[in-house]
Amino acid sequence: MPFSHHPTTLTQYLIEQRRRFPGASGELNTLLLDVALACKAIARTVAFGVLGRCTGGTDPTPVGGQVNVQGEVQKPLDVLSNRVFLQRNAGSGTLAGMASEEMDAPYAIPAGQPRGKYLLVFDPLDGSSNIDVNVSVGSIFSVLRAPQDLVDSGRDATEADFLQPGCTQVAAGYALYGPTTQLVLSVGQGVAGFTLDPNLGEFMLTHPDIRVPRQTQEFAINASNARFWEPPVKRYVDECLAGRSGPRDKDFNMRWIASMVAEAHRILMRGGVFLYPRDTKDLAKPGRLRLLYEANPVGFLMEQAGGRASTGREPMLAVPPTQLHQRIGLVFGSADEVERIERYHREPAQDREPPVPLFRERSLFRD
Ligand SMILES: O=P(O)(O)OC[C@H]1O[C@](O)(COP(=O)(O)O)[C@@H](O)[C@@H]1O
Ligand SMILES: [Mg+2]
Ligand SMILES: [Mg+2]
Repeated sequence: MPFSHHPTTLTQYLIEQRRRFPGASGELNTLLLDVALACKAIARTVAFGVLGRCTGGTDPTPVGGQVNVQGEVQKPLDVLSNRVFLQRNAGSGTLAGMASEEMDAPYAIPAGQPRGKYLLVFDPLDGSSNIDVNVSVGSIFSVLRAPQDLVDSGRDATEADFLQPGCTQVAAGYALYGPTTQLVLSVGQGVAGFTLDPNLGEFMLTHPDIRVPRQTQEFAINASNARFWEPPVKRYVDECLAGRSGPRDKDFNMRWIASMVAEAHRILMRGGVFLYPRDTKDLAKPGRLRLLYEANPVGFLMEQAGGRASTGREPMLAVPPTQLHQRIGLVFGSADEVERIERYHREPAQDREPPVPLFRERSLFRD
């Protein structure tokens, strides 16, 4: 049980982290505390559910119903959460710009507001299809250093400023709005988890050094996409399903929450592997999840916790982004499983001996 009788607050934790960098200005801490405040506000809104009159996609509500740049209908809470992130962070003086799943183009810090040296990229509400059924959702964010010319010139941030590989992230984290609200973050010194104390309104350090076990017997994938999977993914899942009677010689369990933040949290807590791989469902979309504000922050957290994140072909954090809203195939979690999936991508399909068809004896849907 990691919880101590003298719990540290998020603020105390960040001050402690900063002590390790004597030259640090404290700007990053200010930024992270603003993000945490935004998450607390969103947690509060989420907790009110329909009573807050902003939950469903069908209710006549003042916000939502628009189609975002992803081609997805925005739920009212997507829009409200986005606004909360913008309002909380725009005036802090720590940012040179922000970008979000819910906005086509980067958000310019309003004229007259102080600007800073960081960029914030976020998915303000991840898994928003879960809102209507009262299942966990989250917010996920990534902090990048603003290019020096952006800081020096004071110009508005452009898409190009955000196109930095995940290995350059300064910090990343998420808030999970589940039975409890938790904030999990990394500033590049491991991963720490905080639980919101509803009485105090404070995030308390409850999981000081989160580590992902190398091995697991639990996987997560949307099996309804099976017919679109590439051969290495089919092989991996078939072998998991074959369990003790197949080449893995052990039984696996499967989970699917439909909120990547919630899946990442489960994996950080007890291990597992998550796949939303590149597939052939829609050739215009090389994957479902977004590189800059879903795959990269989760990849940073996994690597910082001793896990692994990959496209299946290369480490996620090495991918040079080409677009703000770029989609990508994503595999993350327990290192041994992710490495196995990478190996299957390297091995030619004909090396599979014997071939294991997905829809025969070892089918997902038949014994
Ligand atoms: O179950 P599906 O429809 O395949 O998709 C679930 C995935 O979509 C997402 O919800 C996408 O996030 P958004 O809700 O922010 O669009 C992921 O979190 C999740 O892994
Ligand atoms: Mg999302
Ligand atoms: Mg979202």
